[in-house]
Amino acid sequence: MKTFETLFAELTEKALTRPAGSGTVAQLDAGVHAIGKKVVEEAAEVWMAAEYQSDTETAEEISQLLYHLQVLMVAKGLTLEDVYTHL
Ligand SMILES: N=c1c2ncn([C@@H]3O[C@H](COP(=O)(O)OP(=O)(O)OP(=O)(O)O)[C@@H](O)[C@H]3O)c2ncn1[C@@H]1O[C@H](COP(=O)(O)O)[C@@H](O)[C@H]1O
Repeated sequence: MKTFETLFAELTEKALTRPAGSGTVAQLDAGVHAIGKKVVEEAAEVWMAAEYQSDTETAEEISQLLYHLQVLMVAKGLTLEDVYTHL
């Protein structure tokens, strides 16, 4: 099963190799402003799912929020350690 760490390694690799068809590469090319909007959108979807949808749907929205947060981290050049140090 994919974990936060393995997904981050995958996204970091995608940013370096820039494979055709990668949504992550497209997001990175769109820039921090666009990625930030996705983070806010996904956060709102997590909130709505938690209040009105199933646990499965909420978990799926949370996974999408985590993905977009990771894309933002890659865009900013932040490492897992940069974040973990504040946990
Ligand atoms: N985990 C994810 C992931 N979670 C969410 N998303 C993206 O986030 C979007 C969120 O969907 P929404 O429900 O908000 O739908 P939407 O608003 O219609 O989406 P958009 O039109 O804004 O793209 C999805 O369409 C995906 O584009 C993800 N995209 C990729 N991954 C994983 O990231 C890795 C790299 O992916 P690629 O860069 O695409 O190869 C792979 O392991 C993927 O499984």
